[in-house]
Amino acid sequence: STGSVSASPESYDESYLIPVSIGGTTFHLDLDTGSSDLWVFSTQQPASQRSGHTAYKQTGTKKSGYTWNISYGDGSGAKGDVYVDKVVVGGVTATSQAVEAATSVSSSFTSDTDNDGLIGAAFSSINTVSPQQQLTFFDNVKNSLSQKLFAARLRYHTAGTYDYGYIDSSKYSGSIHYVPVNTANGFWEFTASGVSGSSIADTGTTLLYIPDSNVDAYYANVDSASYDSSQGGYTFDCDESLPDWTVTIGSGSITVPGEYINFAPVSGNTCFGGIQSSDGIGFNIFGDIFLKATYTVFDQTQSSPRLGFAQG
Ligand SMILES: O=C(CCCl)NNC1=[NH+]CCN1
Repeated sequence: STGSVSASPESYDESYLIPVSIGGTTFHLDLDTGSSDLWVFSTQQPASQRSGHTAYKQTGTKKSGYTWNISYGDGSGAKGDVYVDKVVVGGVTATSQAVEAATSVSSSFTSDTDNDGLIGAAFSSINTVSPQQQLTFFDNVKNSLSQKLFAARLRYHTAGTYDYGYIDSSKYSGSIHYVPVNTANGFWEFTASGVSGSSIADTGTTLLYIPDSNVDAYYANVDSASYDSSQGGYTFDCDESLPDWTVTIGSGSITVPGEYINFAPVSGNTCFGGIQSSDGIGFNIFGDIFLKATYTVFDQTQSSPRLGFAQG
């Protein structure tokens, strides 16, 4: 089988949401290659916590005694219990998917009423369900796909797609360049030339986080840029035209247009940069600011997983 689903940006491309059918109800979830839990808002939460969200009303079978509790890199988190239900994404069906129903979520999820939860697409080794880890949607369906892969085409300020089971050559230029993936930490982790340390491809992270030295070198070419500790990153005048940022990954190079690196206004005519420091995280995060310049293939067709990057 193959399928494709729209990925619609929230304001300023803060995240990209896909429609997911769970037990016959449609939820709008953040497809997150940086985590491995599929969780949704549920009627088990206080009404005030789930106001404005589509909430799961246990259509599936409860997995008694199973719980989950997740924390994300941005400090947000959620927890709850577990059901098994039918999940459909872009026409691709998992008949018995672990659906993690929230009993509590952190404030940033409650306040984002466009988002009804997350569908994790990192490796199942970091799924948080206890006492028995559960499989991601991709792991549950990959054997049924024409090719064991999915591909992300996120776009700047407009809807993109996630393709399942096939590569759509109309969505990129040039060729796809593949690099090996280290799965030891459960992420789609790879090495990028000219960017020290390990990097992860993470659709669930908004910005592009790279080492201080690379960040400083980039903003040295932006006249009005400075590090603003009160904002927690580099800011600049919103009217400045920004340089492109190019990186070599394997035998290919990807260019992020400067326009994409103006993330959002933070106050008045001051804007927050899409490139920020990864110092202190432990690895670099190639989030949406980068991914929206690419067609990225999350590929398990070989004996070892690999990532493919092409210019979008
Ligand atoms: O948590 C991370 C970073 C992994 Cl190192 N990405 N995924 C995500 N989902 C919601 C916020 N961030």
